[in-house]
Amino acid sequence: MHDVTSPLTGSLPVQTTTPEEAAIKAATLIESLPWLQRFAGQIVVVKYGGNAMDDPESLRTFAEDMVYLRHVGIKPVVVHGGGPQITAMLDRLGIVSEFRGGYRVTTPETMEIVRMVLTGQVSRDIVGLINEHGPLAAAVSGEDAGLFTGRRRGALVDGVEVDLGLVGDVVAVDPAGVLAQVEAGRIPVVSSIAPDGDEPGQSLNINADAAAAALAVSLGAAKLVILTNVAGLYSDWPNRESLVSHIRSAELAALLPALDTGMIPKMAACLAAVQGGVDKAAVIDGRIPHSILLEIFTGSGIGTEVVA
Ligand SMILES: NC(=[NH2+])NCCC[C@H](N)C(=O)O
Repeated sequence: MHDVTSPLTGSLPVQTTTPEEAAIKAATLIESLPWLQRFAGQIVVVKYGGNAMDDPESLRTFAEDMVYLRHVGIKPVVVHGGGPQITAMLDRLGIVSEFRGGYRVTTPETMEIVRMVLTGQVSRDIVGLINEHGPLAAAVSGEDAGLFTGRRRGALVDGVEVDLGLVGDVVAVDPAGVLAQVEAGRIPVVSSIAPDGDEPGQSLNINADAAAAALAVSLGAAKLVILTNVAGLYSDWPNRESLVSHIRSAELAALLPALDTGMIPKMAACLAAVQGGVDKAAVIDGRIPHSILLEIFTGSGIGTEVVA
């Protein structure tokens, strides 16, 4: 029973939350309870894309989200690519790339830049922003401690295999080094490059979506989340009116060949993760601030989720 004329009034901050706002906030917070329970102590692998991270502000909110996950007892592992950053550096250095069937050919000279940008720039930026919140993140290259083993692979262009140079797939994962970081309470930030298993001393540029899926499988992750610059999978592409919320792996497998080409690697990675034993995989819009929190801590999530 406070008297409005009490001498305290006016000198203290006033509570401005309305009952309506309070109800919405309370509902949002309590909606997270089953997901906090489900994912506590579990590994969640998050693929952060080159396109989603063009904007420095989105990189900052992404870093906050990783710190958030870690502080609620989830064990996040970040895997990143860096296509746009690599292109920007090649341009800056005046290195002209050859394209075959729309894909850049990775020459030894380009591979030097790929490795430099991924491990020396993109990875450092993510680690730095996370570590503004405490000594949490540690960079790991796919070349460190035998994490990834790659094998060269060309691309199919109109049914013909074309050679793209030093580009490949992950064919083996040794998660011991990453697990040690996770168990030490750290957030590993993994660069998507791999030593070529067939040619000692050679590194390969590998697809970060596929690498994240392979890592999620080998870590026994509870969920793989791929952040990208689309909202998810549309059932009516290119109209984009019906965003699929939830799809089973068998349905996705049947749909996959008909998808928009940009979406195929993302959805194929989700499928590979789920088929490899990861419970859930999702593609979400990295441009929406804190989309990963919305995906993990709300019932309907925000993007497209794939389950077995
Ligand atoms: N896109 C969706 N339908 N997501 C549902 C997410 C459910 C829950 N928050 C989870 O991460 O498992």
